[in-house]
Amino acid sequence: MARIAFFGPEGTFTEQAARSLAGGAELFPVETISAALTVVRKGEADGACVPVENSVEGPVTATLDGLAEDAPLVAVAEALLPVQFSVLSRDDVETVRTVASHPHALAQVRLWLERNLPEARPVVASSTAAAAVGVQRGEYDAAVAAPVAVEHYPLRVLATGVADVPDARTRFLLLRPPGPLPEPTGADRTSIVVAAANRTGSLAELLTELAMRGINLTRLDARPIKGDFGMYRFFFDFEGHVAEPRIADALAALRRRCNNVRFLGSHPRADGVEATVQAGAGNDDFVNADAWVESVRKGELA
Ligand SMILES: O=C(O)C(=O)C[C@]1(C(=O)O)C=C[C@@H](O)C=C1
Repeated sequence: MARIAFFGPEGTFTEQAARSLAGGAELFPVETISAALTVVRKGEADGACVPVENSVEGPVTATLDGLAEDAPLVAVAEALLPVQFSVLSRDDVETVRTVASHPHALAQVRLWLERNLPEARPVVASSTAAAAVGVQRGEYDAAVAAPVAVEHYPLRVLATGVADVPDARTRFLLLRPPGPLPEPTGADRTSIVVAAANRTGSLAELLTELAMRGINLTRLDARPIKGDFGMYRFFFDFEGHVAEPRIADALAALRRRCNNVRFLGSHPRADGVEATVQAGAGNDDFVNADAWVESVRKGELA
């Protein structure tokens, strides 16, 4: 049976995402995002489920950095979860002085904490569920956790449905070693990371290759190349699948301009949003244009 590691411990949002993506695989928790990627790279797991971006706090940098470095992994599926938190404490806690959670979770409830627990000092934990474990152990007074956490850690529920921003969401990836890709569906996302050259216009040139082909970007993030101050990698997510001629043409153009492009996967979008395709930039247009050039080469057309 396939084994999938998830960013744990049990009771994280990531576990919920992994359950929706794993398709009957055995799931097991690991303590950090980097450990989840490592067990796949070492062959100790067939895949890993990790968060990648949140609609309030933005990119999950441990995931981005982990995908850019070391042996390549590719995303083969994604899940999108609505994020609302429960605030958990122990029965014996009368006044909450410390409230722990993952940094992304604390960022999503900052206003709520200011209004409802003004005396409490926010403390960073490795995940929302790790914060709940810490409350059980007496390390913190309260945890901002996923609603399912209380099923694993029997704590007192101080509040439910906590979220400063209604409709907050986090997107999660199922990562595997490079191998066969999922079939294109028409509502797909492709991800790459590029170390653009340090010269005027190099990023603009890469973006222009996508724009010229009518390819819609869904995310652009920059992360520093560690140990090389002032140098950045750029993470592009865009609509479409590498199996499509228009996307293959764009990737080839990016690769021509920059030999430091890493493919991070093509997979169906969790929100099912179909790619916008501009007039003259559809797959048939690319195939027909190639066929026309071929005919010209053969002397059949002028
Ligand atoms: O700590 C968790 O429960 C996670 O799965 C991580 C994570 C994140 O990285 O954004 C996932 C969803 C929430 O936005 C808060 C934390």
